[in-house]
Amino acid sequence: MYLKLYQEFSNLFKKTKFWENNYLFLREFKNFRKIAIYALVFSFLGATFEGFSIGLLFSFLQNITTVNATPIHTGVEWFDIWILGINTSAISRLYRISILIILTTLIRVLFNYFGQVYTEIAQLKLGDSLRKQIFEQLEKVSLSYFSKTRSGDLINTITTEIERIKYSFSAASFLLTRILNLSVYLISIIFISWQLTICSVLLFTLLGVGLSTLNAKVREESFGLSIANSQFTSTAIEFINGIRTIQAFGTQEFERQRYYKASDQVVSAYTKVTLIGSLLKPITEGLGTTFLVGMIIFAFTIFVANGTLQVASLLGFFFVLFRIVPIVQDVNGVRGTISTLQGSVDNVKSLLKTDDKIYFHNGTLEFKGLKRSIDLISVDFGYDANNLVLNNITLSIERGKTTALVGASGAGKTTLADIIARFYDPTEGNVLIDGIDLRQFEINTLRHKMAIVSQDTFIFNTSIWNNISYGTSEVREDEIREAARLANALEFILKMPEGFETQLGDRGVRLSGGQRQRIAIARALLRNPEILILDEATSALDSLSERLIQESLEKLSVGRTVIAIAHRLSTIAKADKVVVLEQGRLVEQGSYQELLDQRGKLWEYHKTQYQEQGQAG
Ligand SMILES: Nc1ncnc2c1ncn2[C@@H]1O[C@H](COP(=O)(O)OP(=O)(O)OP(=O)(O)O)[C@@H](O)[C@H]1O
Repeated sequence: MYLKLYQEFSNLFKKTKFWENNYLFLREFKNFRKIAIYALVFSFLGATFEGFSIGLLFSFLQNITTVNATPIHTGVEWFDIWILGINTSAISRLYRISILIILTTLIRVLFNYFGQVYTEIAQLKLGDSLRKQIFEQLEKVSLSYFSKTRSGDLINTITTEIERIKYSFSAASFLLTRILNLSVYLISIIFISWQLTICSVLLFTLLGVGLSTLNAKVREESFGLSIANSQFTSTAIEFINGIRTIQAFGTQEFERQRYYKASDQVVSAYTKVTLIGSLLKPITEGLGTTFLVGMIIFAFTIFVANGTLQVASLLGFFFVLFRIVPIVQDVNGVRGTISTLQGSVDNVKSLLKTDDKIYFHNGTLEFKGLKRSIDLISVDFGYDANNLVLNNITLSIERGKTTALVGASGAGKTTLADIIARFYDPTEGNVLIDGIDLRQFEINTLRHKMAIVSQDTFIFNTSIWNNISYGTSEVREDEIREAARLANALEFILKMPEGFETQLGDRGVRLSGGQRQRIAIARALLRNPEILILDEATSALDSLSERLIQESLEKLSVGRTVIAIAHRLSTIAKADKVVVLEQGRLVEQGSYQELLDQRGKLWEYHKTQYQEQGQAG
């Protein structure tokens, strides 16, 4: 029988999706169990003492307004005699009650204070823990996740949604406190009349079931609110990041409309949630009062008329029941609030979900340095399954040599370099480092010996000094200066008002494209990498800077393994090996001169570029 009961119970949970909807919080509680319990206990005690104080206030008023008022009895003899002093004079009872009121108020205020503080701490911990879990998740997922997800959605989840979810803790704690209060009151009315208690519970349950439908609707609308919030954040971020392009194209009006529309959608989604969510309280209030009046008439005509219940007991019953009604209203109101948070909870849940994402699996071998070569064996790769970007690439990149990747835009050069740096894993085939699969290495041991200077350099919003020394610890001042000098950046850095301490702003807005690239080159040089990936490293430079940097890169390349991607063939003419890619396939490889002699693809590129330069000259 117990088994059956258990099954029924767990089926009920499954049916109501209780676990599915709430596991995010329930799982979190284990991280701050103690604080959550303190928050609940203090909040409950605070609420209970509130009821207690009101009861005392009631008898206080009775004492001062009624001459010869009958002393109140709690039923606990020692309490009535020693504390309330039922056998003493009216004035002595008044003093006792006054002191009790002050004492219970002090205790209540203290409990409420601790309840509030612990609830706040629990909320902060919940937010902190979720934010950190999201970081761990984002750090582990494959890069491809970021190409498919809008950064605005992610930022919205990390900021707005987590802020909203935090409040679900105080809502849940309030809910539990009220439910506990409700239980205490219920027990007391059972003693007065169990029949009337059953009637009341049935009526209020009926009301609760009816309101669940409304709750489900609120929940549904709250998804719309989360989507609207997400879209607004994305639009705002795009507007801020794309402000130059927007101004250059004079599309302010178009962007204004997009921005206003996104903002209006947030307002309209919020309004829907508020309109429906706010119905819960008045409906409970209206129906609750109707039920109560109905029950008073019913109790009088049945129980009092046939003598099963005293009028005094009936009044006591309804006195407690009247106290229950606002609690039931609170419970329903909070349920409504919790429902409005469901969309946010779902957003965070789907970000933290693990079975629908591709993860980066790290290896364990320490990379101690390249001895012979990096070999790609029949490598296929596609960002999505049906579209191969790299097709059957077999290539050897020898230690200490410069290998240049050449090809039309979109041929797959950057993707190939990304595969070597293990930003992506091949869909088919292998990348071997000295014969060992790249996936077996602990990735940071490899990346610490590797530096990448790419087309889209990321500059952090901090000083030039921190940007150059990024990721290197215990670096000396002369080393940073030397890296800046070699990257041809020292001169412009020293001309800046605060030199190396100049703050660079978001994404390095205070620098020109060429300056940003030189900072990136200095950053790479400082790491003294064994393997250097240059993805159009000199693309944002004028011809003088390009020549200077080219010289320093050439000096730097001596003795290192370099993979260089360049559109301008002049920058790779001295490479030991040139690899030509076309639509993801390797079509030629050899020295620059060998390939020119073959009169194949490289020769065509060479011819076109030098003809263009000739015309330009
Ligand atoms: N993150 C991504 N998600 C989906 N497709 C991508 C992604 N990055 C690149 N691609 C696609 O893969 C193909 C190869 O791109 P890749 O950047 O490797 O070419 P590339 O030869 O380096 O081009 P370019 O010289 O213009 O930089 C292109 O068709 C591009 O649209």
